[in-house]
Amino acid sequence: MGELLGTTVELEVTNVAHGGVGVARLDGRVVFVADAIPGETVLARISADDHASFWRAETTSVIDPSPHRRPHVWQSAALERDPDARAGGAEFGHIDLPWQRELKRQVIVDSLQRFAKLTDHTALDVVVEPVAGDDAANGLGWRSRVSLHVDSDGIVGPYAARSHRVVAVPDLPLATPAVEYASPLDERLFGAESVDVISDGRRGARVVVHAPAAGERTPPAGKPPVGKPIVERVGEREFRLDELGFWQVHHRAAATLTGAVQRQLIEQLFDADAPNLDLYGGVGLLTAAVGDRFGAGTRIESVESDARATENAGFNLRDFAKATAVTARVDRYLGQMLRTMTSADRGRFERASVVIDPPRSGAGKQVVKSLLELRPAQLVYVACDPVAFARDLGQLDAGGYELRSLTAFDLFPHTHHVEAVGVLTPR
Ligand SMILES: C[S@@+](CC[C@H](N)C(=O)[O-])C[C@H]1O[C@@H](n2cnc3c(N)ncnc32)[C@H](O)[C@@H]1O
Repeated sequence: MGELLGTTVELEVTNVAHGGVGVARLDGRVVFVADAIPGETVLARISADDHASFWRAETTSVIDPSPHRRPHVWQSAALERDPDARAGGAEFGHIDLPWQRELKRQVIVDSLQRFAKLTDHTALDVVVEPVAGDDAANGLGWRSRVSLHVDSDGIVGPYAARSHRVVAVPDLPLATPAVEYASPLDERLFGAESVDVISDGRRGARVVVHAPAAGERTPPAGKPPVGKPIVERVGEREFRLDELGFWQVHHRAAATLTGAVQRQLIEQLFDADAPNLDLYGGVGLLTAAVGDRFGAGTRIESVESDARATENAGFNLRDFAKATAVTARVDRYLGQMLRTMTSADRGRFERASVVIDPPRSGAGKQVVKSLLELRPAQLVYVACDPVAFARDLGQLDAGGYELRSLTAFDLFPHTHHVEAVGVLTPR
């Protein structure tokens, strides 16, 4: 190992892998190739050859291009740049939008087959739907929040792909116009570490500079930084959130997921008086989606580990008399429930609907185990990582839950990310 690092090799790219890289083989070994498209033959520079089972490479030129190849939507990430200087965060920007969605579909299906062991299932016919307006905008102008980094020379920009090296860029085409305009790309921020640029509803964008060296305290591990409140609107409803707290990134994602959850919840299985849950509830977006679908008297609790988000959820859910928000880690919350519930509580919980929208790592074994013990009537799983979702799904399937429907949305055009919403019920 080490002898091929930096050398250029010819590769035939046959497939796409989770993470948005192409898959090729070199002397029988898997090589993950950035900036290529399945079906292409490319010249690529080996960038990592220290792993026993796979290597990595970066495309430097294309010998036989895919019919889906397009000029990159972001010059700062284009093939014409040296791989080390290509901006990260737009790894599908050289592929036409419908084909990006086809590749995302393939990754979802592959994950479901490999990790959830689904075969012969209607979920394997899933399509990845565009968000309304994205095709007309060529998939640009959707990012409502951007995290930039600052190097020791004060240069502000994104990291280069797969690195922690700051790249100077003149523009941010995936960002909304307000976020792009507010981003301090041509400033030197000496002493700063990073910059968050956040859309502020209809009032433009905010810039939050993180500069621990200048006296700003880095929050202790596990404690999210505290910011000022902003207001986001979804349909007729307003949500207050902390500027540094979680909110869906695509400017139409909150509305898209609200609609998906509302449509996919199975009405016949929904009991508005049952102890319904919105796990990983953030500021109450999906709790409100459920309440708006089934009525202001719907009983539902949002469970969220960030205390500031829970505080905002309490405020955002004030129209719903029986909606509550608690600060807790989901694993601990469910564990405590299982320890303290009576057999009558168990019976009631079996009528409950649970929305679950975990971070990229997924819900994980312990949370899924608790859900299997609790046996809710239906689970609506909102997934931002197909592999983590498929792992959780495999455990749920083995525990007696069946995937009833699956939809997917391209909430992150020109990146490899994709969102899926699945409904499960006991078999
Ligand atoms: C993908 S976001 C979803 C938030 C919300 N459903 C929405 O759509 O706005 C995941 C949320 O889970 C929270 N979170 C992360 N780990 C958690 C845990 N172990 N227990 C509870 N909440 C957690 C994060 O703070 C974040 O708000």
